[in-house]
Amino acid sequence: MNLQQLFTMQQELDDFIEQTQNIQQDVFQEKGLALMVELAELANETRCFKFWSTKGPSAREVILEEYVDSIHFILSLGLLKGYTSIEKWPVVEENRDLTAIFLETQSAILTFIQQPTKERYLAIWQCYGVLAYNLSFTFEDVVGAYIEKNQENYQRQRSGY
Ligand SMILES: O=c1ccn([C@H]2C[C@H](O)[C@@H](COP(=O)(O)OP(=O)(O)OP(=O)(O)O)O2)c(=O)[nH]1
Repeated sequence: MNLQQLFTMQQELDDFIEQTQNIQQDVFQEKGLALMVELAELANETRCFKFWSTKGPSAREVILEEYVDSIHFILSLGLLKGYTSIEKWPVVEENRDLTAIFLETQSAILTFIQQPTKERYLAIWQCYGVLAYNLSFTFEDVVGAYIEKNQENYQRQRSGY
């Protein structure tokens, strides 16, 4: 499995959702906001910024599922803009403070929504590469969880979710 295959799976899921929900309008802004929300949900599960609490992070699989919700929307945004010629998963082996990466990623997403250039799109992937490394997720982990959630998304649509 490579990134190109993930783009293909995402295109099929997006088409299915658009047909099921009868979507006619441009949903770029909605998907952009969805990505920002998913990023916040991911940060929330890591609890990295909760200096006021001694409770630890959620289980690894919970964090991974939140992570791949973001991956769905990143792929989807790339498909909307035609930025799909990315060959390699961004392996960024940089030890960083999670809170700092989350803030940087949030800024990268917002910057892209405001002016969706390919350079800005690639900057989001870079941020998610740094996030994956610091959350100890390999590309194989991400692909496995992506496939699982992709299938669940079909189920949810079929069950009238
Ligand atoms: O055009 C779309 C719209 C949605 N999704 C996927 C991405 C993500 O995996 C899921 C939406 O996130 P989630 O499962 O958190 O949905 P929710 O409606 O926020 O769920 P909940 O009410 O359980 O929080 O749907 C797509 O792939 N393409």
